[in-house]
Amino acid sequence: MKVIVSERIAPEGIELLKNEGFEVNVRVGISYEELLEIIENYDALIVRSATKVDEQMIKRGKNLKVIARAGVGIDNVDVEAATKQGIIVVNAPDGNIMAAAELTIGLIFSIFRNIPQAYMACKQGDFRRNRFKGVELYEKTAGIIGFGKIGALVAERLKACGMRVIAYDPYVSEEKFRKFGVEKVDFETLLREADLITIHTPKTAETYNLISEKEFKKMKRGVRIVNCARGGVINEKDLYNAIKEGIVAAAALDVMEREPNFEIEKQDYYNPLLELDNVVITPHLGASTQEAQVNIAVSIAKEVVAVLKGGIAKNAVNLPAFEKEKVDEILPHLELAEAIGKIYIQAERTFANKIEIIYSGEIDPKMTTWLTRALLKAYLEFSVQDTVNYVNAQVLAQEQGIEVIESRKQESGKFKNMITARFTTEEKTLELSGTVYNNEGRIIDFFGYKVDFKPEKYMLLIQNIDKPGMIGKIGTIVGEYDINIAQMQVSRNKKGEKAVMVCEVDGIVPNEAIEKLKNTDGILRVTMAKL
Ligand SMILES: NC(=O)c1ccc[n+]([C@@H]2O[C@H](COP(=O)([O-])OP(=O)(O)OC[C@H]3O[C@@H](n4cnc5c(N)ncnc54)[C@H](O)[C@@H]3O)[C@@H](O)[C@H]2O)c1
Ligand SMILES: O=C(O)[C@H](O)COP(=O)(O)O
Repeated sequence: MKVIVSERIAPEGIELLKNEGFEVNVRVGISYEELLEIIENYDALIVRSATKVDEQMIKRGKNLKVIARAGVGIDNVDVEAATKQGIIVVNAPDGNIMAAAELTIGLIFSIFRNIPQAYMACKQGDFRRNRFKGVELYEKTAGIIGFGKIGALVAERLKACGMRVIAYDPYVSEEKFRKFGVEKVDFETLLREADLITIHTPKTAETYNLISEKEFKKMKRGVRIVNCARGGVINEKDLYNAIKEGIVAAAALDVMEREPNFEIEKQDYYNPLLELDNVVITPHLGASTQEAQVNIAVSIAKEVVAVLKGGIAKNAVNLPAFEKEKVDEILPHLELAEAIGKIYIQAERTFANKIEIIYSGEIDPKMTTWLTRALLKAYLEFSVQDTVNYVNAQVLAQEQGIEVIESRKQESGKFKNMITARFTTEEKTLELSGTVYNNEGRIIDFFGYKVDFKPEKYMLLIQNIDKPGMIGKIGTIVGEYDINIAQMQVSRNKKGEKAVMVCEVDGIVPNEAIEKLKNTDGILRVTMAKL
């Protein structure tokens, strides 16, 4: 079996693979085109964040069994295309969290005390210190956006510096905030009160451009900002303007929306932020410590060995490691369970402290543990994306303070099989059910409304008053934004009361259209769900 490694990983990982008898070809800096030419010769591909593993690459990788991301973020890998081709995608979700947290702290000190700028001046023989007077962290307020693994490590460290630490993360339990002694605040409060804002969310449809002009306008004058998570969460043009206007006193960015890959060749790269003296930029260094790189290389090599030798990959992000025949049998159920998790979290966007999953009728009892994991993975993926997989989904749910209860029932009414999930939040309990027939998953109970639809990639979920003209209004508004409604499912429990519409649309309905829909007479709630 042959493994190709397209980016620099620690030698410990390469050795481990060789010792297992694999032929390992290390090709740091290989171009996209060349990799495309030779990928069909390999069983495994190991990458970091700079290699684009798109649909074309995957299709050409006819013999690939595993794509391994030596790090956390899998945004450079087309996981959907890999799943379709039965290729397992693995990553190393924990190996670099301390490295990223420590770099964040380093960047915070850099921009509070102007350390990089002062160093550069001294190198040029200029030892005047007046220009570099800084500010202290002590007794200031730090606002953490994304209170996950790295966010929590950063919080602990900032508290040790005597800071008041507040955080915004709607997907984390109150218990976690209490445990770390961090105040849970809403987004607006964080923007208003923080002297330091540090980002630790993944890049998702929801976090893309989370900090833009509107948010900068709400911040304290003189705020300092750090992004050691993912480029694109901060709108760079708006950050530039906010610095020029004096709203932001300084910023530090380890990640940017477009990052040059200097492993391939020295590239022309321009970013206006590089011109500003109060912006400190590092070349995506978060994971670059000796310890993190060894952790990651060893963990990823073990995963590759597991997949190629038919064992269980602990960090598979797409498919559990089943034999091919079993995958075909379980896939529609897995997809249905995932759809239920995704529909709930995108429709509600609220932390559920209890999730009960009830399996009824003809469902192989050996399958249900994987179905529960699939549902939890899909639920968690919306907020933690790269770090949840089939194996850790249950543990992560537990860590987040979610009580998970799985049960079985014999009878399943008129359906052969049924999966029901009951989500309980501080305020209410909501239910979704689905069934598989003809190898296809269908939702049959949508938050208490009887429906029958196949979960599709893009769905507009609407709750409205049951009165004439609603369907037309929705079609018109969505049509104004050039979005086609492919199918629509309408359901009500009682004439003239509340009703729901589930529309399959051809693409993501823009936020502006969603706002218009929300402001339309008779419409109560609107959400866009992407499966
Ligand atoms: N710079 C680097 O080299 C480097 C290294 C490691 C990780 N990272 C990145 O750091 C980020 C955090 O990693 P992690 O391991 O802590 O991930 P994590 O999954 O443990 O935590 C992410 C947190 O973000 C929260 N979140 C999601 N959407 C949110 C929203 N709209 N608003 C507020 N919070 C939201 C989630 O609930 C979760 O708690 C990721 O983007 C990861 O890719 C960067
Ligand atoms: O997602 C990650 O693990 C980090 O962003 C690090 O990426 P890298 O492996 O390219 O350094």
